[in-house]
Amino acid sequence: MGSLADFQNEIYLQGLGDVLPALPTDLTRLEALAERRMSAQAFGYVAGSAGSEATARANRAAFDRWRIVPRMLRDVAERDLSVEVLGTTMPAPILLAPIGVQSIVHPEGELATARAAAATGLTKVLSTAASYSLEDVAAAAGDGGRWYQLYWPKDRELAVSFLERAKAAGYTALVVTLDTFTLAWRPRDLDQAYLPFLRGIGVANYFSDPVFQKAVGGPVTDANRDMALLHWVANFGNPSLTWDDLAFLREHWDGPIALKGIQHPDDARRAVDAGMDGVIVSNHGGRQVDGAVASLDALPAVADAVGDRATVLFDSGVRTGSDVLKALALGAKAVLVARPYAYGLALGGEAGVRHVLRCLQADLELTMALAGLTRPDEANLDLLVRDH
Ligand SMILES: Cc1cc2nc3c(=O)[nH]c(=O)nc-3n(C[C@H](O)[C@H](O)[C@H](O)COP(=O)(O)O)c2cc1C
Ligand SMILES: O=C(O)C(=O)c1ccccc1
Repeated sequence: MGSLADFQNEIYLQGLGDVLPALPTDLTRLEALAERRMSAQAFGYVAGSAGSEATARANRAAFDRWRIVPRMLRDVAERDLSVEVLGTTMPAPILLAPIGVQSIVHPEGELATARAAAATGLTKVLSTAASYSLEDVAAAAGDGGRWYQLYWPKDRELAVSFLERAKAAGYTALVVTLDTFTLAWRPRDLDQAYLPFLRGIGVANYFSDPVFQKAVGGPVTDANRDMALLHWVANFGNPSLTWDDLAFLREHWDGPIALKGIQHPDDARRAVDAGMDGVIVSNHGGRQVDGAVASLDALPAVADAVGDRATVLFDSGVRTGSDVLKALALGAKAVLVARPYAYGLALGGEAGVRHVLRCLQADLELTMALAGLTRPDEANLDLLVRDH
């Protein structure tokens, strides 16, 4: 039976023919390499975080405070990392987090990412702010799970149109991002006066939408383009939303819904009470509230508050197999990873993303087996000690 760790043997065997991996296998090294390949604006947009970037640093530091205590002699010959999350079966507890505007990273953007995800069977979450329409991305890669991430626009009719289109294109679960109704104070972007949308990147789902087109007087052409972009800016997010509004989503989406950006256990309880199927513990990779709690530090209390009433997922700062394992042990059913695959995309397009996903899966399987685990659901607090 093939295992995710076969990638390790594949790399060593290729070495016999003097072939080395095209990209580093330590995913923390990709950022520095990508910086040399990307435009300063695109790199700043992807790598940057909010304010002093204290949250982004805290996300990484939190992983280092937890240490794995490996267990021996447990027969870990047969490993099965597959999990079912919100109705989707995946080969490992790893999803591709939604990343908008991927064409600033690579011309094939989300199409390349979708193909790479399909090659591994991992589930990808497509952003409303994608640079290709959700229909085009669905057509690029049918295999593997496909979820849709909603940026809930002010215009409710437009929100419903997005949901109907996502359903029709085969997206099975809905991720609703709550922490980004507006972009935070992001000095790297501000210093370069760079916002992709104003340059027409990341608006494909809007410009192709019949409800959006109706609002701007027809299909977007050179004649109404500036107006369409202003309409986008005015509509992108809705700061007035409250918990009561979730009933509207529940009414218009009959599949599973997960709320992304949850950090407080009381918010997690409210999500469950509102009939949500999952929460994603996330601080948006440190890109929204500077000086916020590390996402990993918020995870245990949220997992505790939710219990088995809903699914708890995690993101922000995942870079290695041991990071994934720590998040599982602290209560996540699966994790989402973002920047590492964006750097893979920058460095090698579809193949670069595939490399990142294979490395992370193999690293996770090997780390789990060597720590004495054969299945993701065996990870719990017994596996960890607090370092400092
Ligand atoms: C360039 C970039 C674009 C992003 N776009 C979106 C998006 O469109 N929707 C969303 O919900 N999250 C978005 N995120 C946040 C990620 O989904 C994720 O929560 C976060 O980046 C995870 O942290 P990590 O980058 O440390 O893995 C974006 C992140 C980056 C870096
Ligand atoms: O940059 C981001 O973090 C993000 O979430 C976003 C928001 C709007 C459009 C594209 C990406």
